[in-house]
Amino acid sequence: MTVLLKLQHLSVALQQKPILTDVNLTLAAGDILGLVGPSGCGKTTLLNTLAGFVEQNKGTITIAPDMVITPDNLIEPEQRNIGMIFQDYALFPHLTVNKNIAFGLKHLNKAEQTTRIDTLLSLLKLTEFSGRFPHQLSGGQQQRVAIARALAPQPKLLLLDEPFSNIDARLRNELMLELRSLLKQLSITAIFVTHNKDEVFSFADQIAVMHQGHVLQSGTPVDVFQHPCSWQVADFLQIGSWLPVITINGECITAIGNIGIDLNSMQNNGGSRHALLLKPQDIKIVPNGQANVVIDYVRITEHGFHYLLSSLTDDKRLSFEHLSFYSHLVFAQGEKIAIEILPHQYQLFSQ
Ligand SMILES: Nc1ncnc2c1ncn2[C@@H]1O[C@H](COP(=O)(O)OP(=O)(O)OP(=O)(O)O)[C@@H](O)[C@H]1O
Repeated sequence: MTVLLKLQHLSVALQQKPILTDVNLTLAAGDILGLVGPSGCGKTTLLNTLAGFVEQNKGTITIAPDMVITPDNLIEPEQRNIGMIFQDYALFPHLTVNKNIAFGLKHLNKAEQTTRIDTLLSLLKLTEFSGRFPHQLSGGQQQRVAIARALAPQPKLLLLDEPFSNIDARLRNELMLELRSLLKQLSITAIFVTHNKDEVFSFADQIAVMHQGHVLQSGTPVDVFQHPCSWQVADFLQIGSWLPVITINGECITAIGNIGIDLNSMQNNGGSRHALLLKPQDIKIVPNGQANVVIDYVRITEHGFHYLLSSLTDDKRLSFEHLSFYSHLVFAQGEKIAIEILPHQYQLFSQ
């Protein structure tokens, strides 16, 4: 693996307030990193720090082969060879599509500019719009122009701040897949910020989950999905539902039965409440069993009926709601049923 970007102990404070603390990340050349986390956790600040719009207070940014950026050696944004696509596209309204794309190509001669622009127009299916102004384009077309403009100077690293947030869901999926194959075709390394967990699972080779200025976990989407390191990560990515657990005499008790868990396997965050992460496939209906949940919500999906269940227990320590479950059996809202937890690789977290 060739490393393109390495962040070591990167910290940023704005107006004396720590915004990023000890961020460590490594990104291989050609990989796409999805940066996710709750609002205000520092995702945009991290992109702005990489691009050089915000100064780092501590730590090192290394961009292959030999650019080392430290607080004592800050490098101007235009010398970093990093492209950025903003949420609002930030196109120049008075310039045509052609001229918007040509903006970062002043160092090339006219013939080279034309070749590069024509290639991008064709790759992004914009050729017929080259003479139009931004206000004469749809949102999706404007987004494509923003992508073409950012790619034109052939940046080493492309940063995308919620690139699809202003686009309707259907077009967003199409654009996302198109952009992914374009980045792969051009072997461009990219980091994109999103709030959307589906987007990150389908677009990214690597993901990093942030919380309050820290990176809580990074890895491949599959690794993080299968082995979230804390309840914040699992909760933010909505990897499953939470089932409260109490332990009495070494036994783990829940509102839908007891479970045999080795407590040493628990991810301990020092919290006092414990919860089991349950995926829909970890739950089974018990025909004619003693009802222990009630159906709160029913939705028809391509995977069968999607139910949200809440507990029937009076014990507040064990009660839950919104337990997600899929079945081909038909139940009505308000109906009480019996379920049990199937043996699986239990993931118990403290909150
Ligand atoms: N120029 C600034 N001066 C002081 N504080 C700032 C500045 N810019 C951002 N912040 C603060 O830094 C924190 C992180 O902001 P940032 O925009 O990086 O978060 P984010 O994760 O991108 O949020 P969102 O998902 O809502 O866009 C927030 O608490 C924000 O108020």
